[in-house]
Amino acid sequence: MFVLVNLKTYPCDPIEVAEAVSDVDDRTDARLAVAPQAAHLERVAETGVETWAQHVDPIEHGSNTGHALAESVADAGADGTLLNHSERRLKLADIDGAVRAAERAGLETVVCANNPAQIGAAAALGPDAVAVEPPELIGTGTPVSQADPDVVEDAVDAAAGVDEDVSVLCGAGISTGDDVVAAGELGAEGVLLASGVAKADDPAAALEDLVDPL
Ligand SMILES: O=C(CO)COP(=O)(O)O
Repeated sequence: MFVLVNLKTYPCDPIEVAEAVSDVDDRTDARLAVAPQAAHLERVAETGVETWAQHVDPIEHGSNTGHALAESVADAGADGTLLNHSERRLKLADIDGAVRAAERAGLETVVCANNPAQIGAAAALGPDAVAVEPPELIGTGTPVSQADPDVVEDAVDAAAGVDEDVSVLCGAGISTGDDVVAAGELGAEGVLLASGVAKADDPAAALEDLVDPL
């Protein structure tokens, strides 16, 4: 399973979380990665942990101000990028352009979507993976795998119906190892989570619990 920890703009110490992820990564078969804010990418990548951006823009080098250029994100040490997160929605044409920009820069891509229909559309753009995250469950601590298992299974079917090579993650409310196992049983190949680690009093212990049954 792939466990991708999105730090959003939570007031956690990104280096402390990155070091905890790196430490736990040495002791699990699961694949772990952290997605810090753009300003923290370089320092997080320097810890050696697999590092993801939260967003890149559908642009090239040139006259763009206040944007995230995929090449610069890769230069900062990122291995991949989230796109179209529920808190950073893009128009369809811009998701397509951002996937192409990320590919150009050698970044792996996960395109997020609200529901199975959007997952099918996202998969058609040819990212490496898609992530279904019902917005109403984000940050609630109620895991999507329990509250809405159908949405995960339907997302897996929707992606497979478009492109068997696009893997599916799920997210929203995931905070325990049991939640990760349940996601896997529904067909997801990974989870995308945030508050369960970024807002935990002890992020290292929260991570240990997440990967314990894997
Ligand atoms: O938005 C999410 C991950 O990108 C999910 O957030 P929570 O894990 O806090 O529900």
